[in-house]
Amino acid sequence: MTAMFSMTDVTVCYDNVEAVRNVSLAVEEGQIVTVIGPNGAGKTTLLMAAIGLLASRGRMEFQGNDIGKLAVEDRVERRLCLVPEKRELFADMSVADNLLLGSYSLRDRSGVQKTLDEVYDRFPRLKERQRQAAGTLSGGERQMLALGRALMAKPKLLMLDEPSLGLAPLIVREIFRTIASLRDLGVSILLVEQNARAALETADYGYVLETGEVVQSGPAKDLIHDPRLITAYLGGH
Ligand SMILES: Nc1ncnc2c1ncn2[C@@H]1O[C@H](COP(=O)(O)OP(=O)(O)OP(=O)(O)O)[C@@H](O)[C@H]1O
Repeated sequence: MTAMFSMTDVTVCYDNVEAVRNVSLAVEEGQIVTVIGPNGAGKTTLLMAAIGLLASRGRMEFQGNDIGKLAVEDRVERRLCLVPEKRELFADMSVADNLLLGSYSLRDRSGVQKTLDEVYDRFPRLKERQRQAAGTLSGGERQMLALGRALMAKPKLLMLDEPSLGLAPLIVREIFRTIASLRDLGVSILLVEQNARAALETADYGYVLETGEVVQSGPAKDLIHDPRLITAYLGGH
């Protein structure tokens, strides 16, 4: 099977320091693939390179095309979408306007209202709060808004940077349930997480990144039982 998205020997540098080194990974159509690893391992850097915000060496393919040198907007137009760690919502704008901004890259505007209705069906709390300023939402609601805004762009590959960051355990479970339901919609997902257990429970396949390099990979259901990972990342039980 040809991967819908792949990186081959990708290296990303800040000045002369390699933050990501010779990373190869693949996301098959309809899969959730997770990259787990400690603070500073290079997870955010990897996603920034994938969306084109950072330059990289190596090869990057999306749906059979080399995208490694494309500008961010060209990647977005091909329906790659990144939800950054800081969510980057417009706090003073309403929930509805934040969502509508997510659709700005779509040339065909005819389906925007339908997509908005679908997002509201998926996140009823956003519908209830559609006129409220985004800055007044709770942490969990803000993450839902960030996901909803990404869905407005009708992504084929959704890249999520630490969606569980700063959220209470119950909300984290809800967010991961939502992520799993997006896969069922046919969206492929590249999920970067420090919450290794929640990520591996949701994902199909996983990569472990340590100091910029992939040190382990495999089906998520195998990684979750791996003794080394249990000791290092999964809370020792
Ligand atoms: N703008 C930058 N300039 C220089 N070095 C950077 C920059 N951003 C990150 N780094 C370094 O690159 C390495 C990888 O950082 P990155 O943020 O990608 O890791 P991460 O796995 O996402 O960690 P975290 O979960 O803490 O965000 C770290 O050593 C970090 O200090």
